[in-house]
Amino acid sequence: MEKSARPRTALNECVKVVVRCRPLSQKEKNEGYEELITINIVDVRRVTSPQPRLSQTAFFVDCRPAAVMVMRDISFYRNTLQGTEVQKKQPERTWYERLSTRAKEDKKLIDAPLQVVRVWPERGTVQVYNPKGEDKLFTYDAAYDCNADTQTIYDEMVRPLVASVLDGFNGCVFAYGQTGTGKTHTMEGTPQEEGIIPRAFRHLWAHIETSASPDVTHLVSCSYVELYLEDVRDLLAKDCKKLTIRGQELNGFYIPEMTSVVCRSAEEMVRVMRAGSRQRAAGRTDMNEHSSRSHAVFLVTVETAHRTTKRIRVGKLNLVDLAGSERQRKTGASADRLREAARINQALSSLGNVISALAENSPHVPYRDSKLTRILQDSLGGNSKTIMIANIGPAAHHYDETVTTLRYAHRAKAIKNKPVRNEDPKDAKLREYQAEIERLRALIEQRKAVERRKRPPRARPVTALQPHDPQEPPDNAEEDAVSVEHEHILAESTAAIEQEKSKTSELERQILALEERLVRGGAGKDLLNNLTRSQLILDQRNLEIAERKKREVEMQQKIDLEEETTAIVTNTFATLQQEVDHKTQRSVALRRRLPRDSHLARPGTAHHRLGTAGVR
Ligand SMILES: Nc1ncnc2c1ncn2[C@@H]1O[C@H](COP(=O)(O)OP(=O)(O)OP(=O)(O)O)[C@@H](O)[C@H]1O
Repeated sequence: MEKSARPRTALNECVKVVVRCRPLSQKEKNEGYEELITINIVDVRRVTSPQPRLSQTAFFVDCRPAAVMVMRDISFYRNTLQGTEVQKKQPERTWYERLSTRAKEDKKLIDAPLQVVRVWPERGTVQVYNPKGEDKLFTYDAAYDCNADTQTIYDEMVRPLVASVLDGFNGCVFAYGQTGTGKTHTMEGTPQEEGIIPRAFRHLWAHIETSASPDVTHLVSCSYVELYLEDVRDLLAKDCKKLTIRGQELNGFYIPEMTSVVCRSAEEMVRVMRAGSRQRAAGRTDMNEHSSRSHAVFLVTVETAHRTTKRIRVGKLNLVDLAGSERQRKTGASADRLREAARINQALSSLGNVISALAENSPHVPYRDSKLTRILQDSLGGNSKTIMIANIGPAAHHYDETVTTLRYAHRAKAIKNKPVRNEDPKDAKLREYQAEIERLRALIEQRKAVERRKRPPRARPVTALQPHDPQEPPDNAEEDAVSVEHEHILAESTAAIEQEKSKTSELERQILALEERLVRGGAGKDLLNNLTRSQLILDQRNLEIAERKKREVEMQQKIDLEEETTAIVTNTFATLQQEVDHKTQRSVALRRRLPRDSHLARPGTAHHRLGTAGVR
């Protein structure tokens, strides 16, 4: 298990940024984008087209073996070219080849031997072909190509963050990117591949169930809200009621009426997540069959109490699936979708401004510009360990959006957070529960004492057992009167005792209900079956592999940086050397032009200085 002896206060910690490039979708393949990342591009030429507008802007790439690709807005070229150059029903490749022939006729060669989007996982680098100039290179904490699965991303990046949350830190994972690039796929997952959110649940519970000490008590609760059209909605409430953010607390954002569900297993949390996701606003667009129309935040709170130290640690994990930025032209949006898109883009633009302000160390960070940035305030520049997952697609059609996402992601790397372990916060629910349990126990004790006091006096010896002659006048009438009174008292006190007993058992039920919410460490230890044990061993191995890989990427980045620095120094040196050589040559030439015996050119003389001044 991941135990930590880290200090309470972590040093400034930068936001970790990860890029994930999804594979081409079937739709993109059908539209002919496939080759954009799979074939080897050798050069780029300018096309001369019958359409003047096209001949000015169209760059395309001559590829081996024969295909040619237009790098910029592919649909625009296709639409334009299909009508003019080739017959409509000819296969895609034909017009590529036609262009290729034209390109070969063109003598102007623009040197750009690159692919469109290329991910270098071993370097954490993403390379994007730039049709207008030099290709763009972005380096991140990690970069994943279309072959990477969510398990790898979880093990390499998210697992350590969730371990920190279990240790009392705040953590945030948020997916950012253009619509249809795989944010929900990465965060929630699909029936075929579990996403980061359910993986975090399993990780969390594996830790709780196997944590060694039964002296440790845990309380896990979750909430799920979405930001739809600038309204915060409770996805766990029946009617998705609107909520108000009541200002920023020290310990993350604060929404007082938000539903909080206490969970006792990973499965329960997955059920809660699914129920909430069903309520989330979604719709169809041309870019995504099932597009999220809201920003969603799943908040997990893990409270841990230690019986011996009497300390409570509270870790909060925000799992955020943002809605994607989108262009109206590409999404083919209806009126409703447009209204949603406008709000989505507005909130994302505020997020972009916050990222820029933080990256530039600006004195004012515009958190209050949108509810999204208020919710993410703590995760960006605050008390949290944060991972940003920037999702991109490989198709050239989305070149501009891809570069924008990569730029923001790159900027986010500069954001520094100050994570502090949350120890004994005032609002810990676990403390409230423990205090309530103590109070109820004390009440039960009091009631038991009252019960003992109310216990009826001992019954007097039963004289009624002796046969009594009804003919004889009662000689002990006074005694009988006392007995009736005694029975009456007895009945009354029995009723009172029953009442007390039912109140006591009600209190005991309340205690049980409260205790049921709490989970003791090691509770599931004996129940661990072989499968779970093997899973834990596998998780541990994956973690070790992930750490090794991370070290290798860091090492490679360091080598790249050193090589880059060496190259810059060498280039600068070569340029300086060239300058010196040039100046020397000019100086020699100048000297040659002077009369050989002229004393004016002797070094150190005023004439010499005058003579060389022009050389400088
Ligand atoms: N890494 C991946 N591997 C395979 N398929 C993927 C991957 N990423 C995304 N997809 C597929 O791409 C489609 C769009 O993904 P998803 O809905 O997650 O995008 P999104 O970024 O959440 O979009 P939006 O912002 O519109 O909600 C889905 O069909 C999804 O299964």
